[in-house]
Amino acid sequence: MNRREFLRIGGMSMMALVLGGCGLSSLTGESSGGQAGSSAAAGTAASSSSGTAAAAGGKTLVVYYSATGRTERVAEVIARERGADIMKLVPSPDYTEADLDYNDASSRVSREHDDASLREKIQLQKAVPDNWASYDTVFIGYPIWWGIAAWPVDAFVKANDFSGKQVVTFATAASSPLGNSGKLLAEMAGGKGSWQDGTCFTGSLSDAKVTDWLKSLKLSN
Ligand SMILES: Cc1cc2nc3c(=O)[nH]c(=O)nc-3n(C[C@H](O)[C@H](O)[C@H](O)COP(=O)(O)O)c2cc1C
Repeated sequence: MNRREFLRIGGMSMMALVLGGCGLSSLTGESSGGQAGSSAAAGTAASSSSGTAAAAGGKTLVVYYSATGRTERVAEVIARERGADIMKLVPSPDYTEADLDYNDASSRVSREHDDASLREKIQLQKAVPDNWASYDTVFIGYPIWWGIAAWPVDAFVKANDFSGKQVVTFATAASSPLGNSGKLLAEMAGGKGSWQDGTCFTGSLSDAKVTDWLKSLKLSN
């Protein structure tokens, strides 16, 4: 989906609706609004102390990028339910509100959308998780930007070797589906790892939506 198409289908108004009050407010224990990022220190995998625990044998890491907090909230539910570690991806430099303004053709996201070479230059404060080898399941979450994964996630995927890991992608968006976003990331991983598309959460969300989706996954652990 290109920028014009996204704007044309009313992505803006849908986002206002989603972010304006019927979004993830029912997810427990979460504050609303603001930049992503209270629970997991920048780029640091933090252990989740509660939850229903990962199935025997498997250690799970939930890695996510979130510009405005929605994907973060989903990631936190996944980590809690799986007893997983969680790591937030933080671009360096991080995006300001002005940077994220896709209505402004000269904003950072608009320029990066129009010129793929700019996306390749994006760096993360930390791209390689601590104890990467210890994880056999990795959830990767991101907002959909113009129909694909928000590009800060690319740098994480390119920086790590997914050999032997099962990978599940998930996203949040105003209205778009997961689309090809997961497949494109799997390609960036050089065909390493066993990737499966998860889902894209749109509209009103709840803990139950996330936990029901988790139950529907066919995971090896
Ligand atoms: C630059 C940009 C592009 C976006 N493109 C889309 C899109 O193509 N389709 C869509 O449904 N939502 C789009 N959105 C909305 C976000 O995907 C949505 O608000 C998401 O839930 C935000 O997640 P976050 O709070 O974790 O950043 C876009 C948002 C931004 C900032």
